[in-house]
Parts: sequence; structure tokens; C-alpha cells
Amino acid sequence: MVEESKEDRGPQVVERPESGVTGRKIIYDKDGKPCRACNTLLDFRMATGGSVASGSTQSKPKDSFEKKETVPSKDCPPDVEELGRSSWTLLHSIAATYPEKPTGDQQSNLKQFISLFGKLYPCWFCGEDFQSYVEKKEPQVMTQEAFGRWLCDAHNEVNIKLGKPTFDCNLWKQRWKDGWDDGRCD
Ligand SMILES: Cc1cc2nc3c(=O)[nH]c(=O)nc-3n(C[C@H](O)[C@H](O)[C@H](O)COP(=O)(O)OP(=O)(O)OC[C@H]3O[C@@H](n4cnc5c(N)ncnc54)[C@H](O)[C@@H]3O)c2cc1C
Repeated sequence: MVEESKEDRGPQVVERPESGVTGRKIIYDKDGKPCRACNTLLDFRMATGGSVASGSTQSKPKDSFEKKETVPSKDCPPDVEELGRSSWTLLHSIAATYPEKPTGDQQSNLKQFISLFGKLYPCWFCGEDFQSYVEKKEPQVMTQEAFGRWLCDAHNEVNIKLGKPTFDCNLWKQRWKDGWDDGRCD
């Protein structure tokens, strides 16, 4: 009996799924690998054939991933949602500690930070959209309140894009600075 070697089967067909288990488009990096920070963990796992390490291009049937645990393991690189939550926490916390009457230098630093943040954000298409928002709606850095509201509007723009409820920007300070009146943050 002649055993068929791998070479005899010809080049392997590489599958590159267009959409994931969640129905969202799979986002690839410029090198063609699925981008972990741009996809949900579930979609990323599907696109990498279930392997946690990125780079594999084979895929498994979609339904085999629906049953899989979707909560990210501790100490693993973040998916688009974990990265997003942590990043909004940082941004709103910066707003919460920004001076009420910032100096010219402080205003300039914050503007630069917001500009660089969009350029360096690990989910590249999220960062590009954020940069477009910054171009369209100039960051309001004159006071803490102005910046807190500008950021809340920017966050709401992403919420709308993702079909999530918008947040009442009158409450940004309670959420991110003072805590709620009902004592749950005490
Ligand atoms: C700059 C940026 C751009 C992003 N772009 C994309 C994208 O294009 N596609 C994508 O899939 N994900 C994107 N994300 C991630 C996305 O916004 C969410 O972080 C992620 O989906 C997790 O959502 P979540 O429901 O846990 O709450 P999050 O949206 O992360 O919000 C965290 C908490 O902030 C509070 N909050 C909600 N809205 C506001 C608001 N308007 N103002 C103040 N506080 C608020 C709520 O208490 C909420 O629980 C982006 C993140 C950032 C930082």
C-alpha cells in the first residue's frame, strides 16, 4: 500500500472566514492574521481554528464555537471588548481627574494625548474611527466638565455604532468621579 504524503495532496486550501460566530465581520491585520484586539474572543477563536495563539488560518465549523466558553481567561491578551472597557475606564478616569481650570500646557497635553491615542489604539479600525470623530468634533479641553462631556459624546458615538444604549451624559461625573448617590460606590 502506498502511503500518501502531505506533498502529494498539493497545497492546503487556506480558509479565511469573512464573518464570525457573532455575525460580525472578522478583522485581519495587515499581515493577514486575525486581529485579536479587533475581534470578539469568540470570533477570534473561530478565525484561528480554535487556537488561542494567533496565526493559524484554518477554521472549524461555526457551531463548534458557540458552545465554547466566551469569558476571556485571566492573563491573556485582550479581545476588542476587554480592551475597550479598560480603555474607556482610563479615558473617563483621565476626564475625572483633569483640572477644572487647566493651564494652557495641560490643555495642550490632553489634546496631544487624544490625538496619539487614536493613532496608537491597538484595534486599528476602532482607532481610525476615533480619529475621524476627533477631526469632526474637536476635543473640548478648556474645563473638566467640557472634556468629560466631549468624551461621553465620543463614547456614545461608538455605542450607537455597536447598537448599544447611549449613556446620559448628565451623569458622567457620577459614573466616573463622585460615585452614585445610593451609596453603592462607598
Ligand atoms: C476609542 C474606542 C473606540 C472603540 N471602537 C470600537 C469599534 O469600532 N468596534 C467595537 O466593536 N468596539 C469598539 N470599542 C470597544 C467598545 O466601545 C466597548 O468598550 C466594548 O464593546 C465593551 O462594551 P461594554 O458594553 O462592556 O461597555 P463599554 O462601552 O466599554 O463601557 C464601559 C462602561 O462605561 C459606561 N459608559 C457607557 N457609555 C458611556 C458614555 N457615553 N459615557 C460615559 N460612560 C459610559 C458604562 O458604565 C459602561 O459599563 C472601542 C473602544 C474605544 C475606547
